[in-house]
This record gives sequence, C-alpha cells and structure tokens, in this order.
Amino acid sequence: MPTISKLYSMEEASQHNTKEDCWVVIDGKVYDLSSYMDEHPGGDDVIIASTGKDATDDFEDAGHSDDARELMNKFCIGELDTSSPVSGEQLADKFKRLTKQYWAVPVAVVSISVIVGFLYLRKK
Ligand code: HEM
Repeated sequence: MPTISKLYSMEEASQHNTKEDCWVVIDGKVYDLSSYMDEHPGGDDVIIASTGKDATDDFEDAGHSDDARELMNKFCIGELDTSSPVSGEQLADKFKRLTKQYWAVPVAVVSISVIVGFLYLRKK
C-alpha cells in the first residue's frame, strides 16, 4: 500500500531556519533536524546554512556515509510539494545542479564537432 506523506512547500520549510527549529530539504524530502543539531558531526552551522533551499548538493558534497543516509530517515517528516510556485533562486539552484550533473553532454558534442570538422577539412 502506498504511504501518504505530508507535503511542505519550500516557503514553509525555509521558515524553520534556526538551531532549535531546523528543517532541510534533500532530494525532494523534508527533514526536521532540530533534535540532531548538537549531535551532527559536521556541526550545526553547516546545516543552518543549508536551510531555505534545496540542500541536496550541500549534503552530497560533504560525502556522507551510508550510516548517515540510514540515520537521516529518522528525521524525515515529509516531502517537498513540487506543485508550489518555484522562486527564481530555486530555479537557478536546480539549473546549477543539472548542469553540474550533465556537463559531459555539451563537452562531448563540442569535441565530436571539432573532430568531424577537422576530418572534413583534411579530406578537402
Ligand atoms: C539530513 C540529515 C543529516 C544527517 C543524518 C547527517 C549526518 C552526518 C554524519 C553521521 C556525519 C559523520 C560522517 C558520516 O558518517 O558521513 C556527517 C558529517 C558531515 N555532515 Fe552531515 N548530516 C546531515 C545533513 C547535513 C547537511 C545538510 C550538511 C550541509 C552541508 C552536512 C554537512 C556535513 C559535513 C560538512 C560533515 C563532515 C564533518 C567532518 O568530517 O568534519 N550534513 N553528517
């Protein structure tokens, strides 16, 4: 049976941005880390800095272990409501993430074009 999870807008999640009341959004899920702030090995300031935006990159860049990924499930309170209006900043964030992920595609297209062009000119 599918589980029904609570949906939160980014606007709502971003209001929880203090050490005592801290939510982060990672990979479309919303985590309430308020009770974990003192225990987080990376400190509380990095988590506070990751509030109010998609923190997936911050989380991944820190190179979290499988244990950390298992532990985070404990703090999941719901999912991001993707039907809510997206701010320019969030769009820019998303675009940055996509270009970071798929940077190899334009590089490959340009490289292949240069090689084909080079071969074509040599043939002439
Ligand atoms: C979502 C919940 C999170 C959990 C459960 C969590 C848990 C952990 C754990 C267990 C470690 C120790 C190393 C490891 O086992 O990977 C760690 C390290 C770290 N975390 Fe998180 N983390 C969370 C979110 C975040 C976020 C949002 C950031 C933002 C940048 C962050 C930044 C770091 C950093 C920088 C370290 C490295 C600390 C060091 O080795 O000096 N974490 N985290």
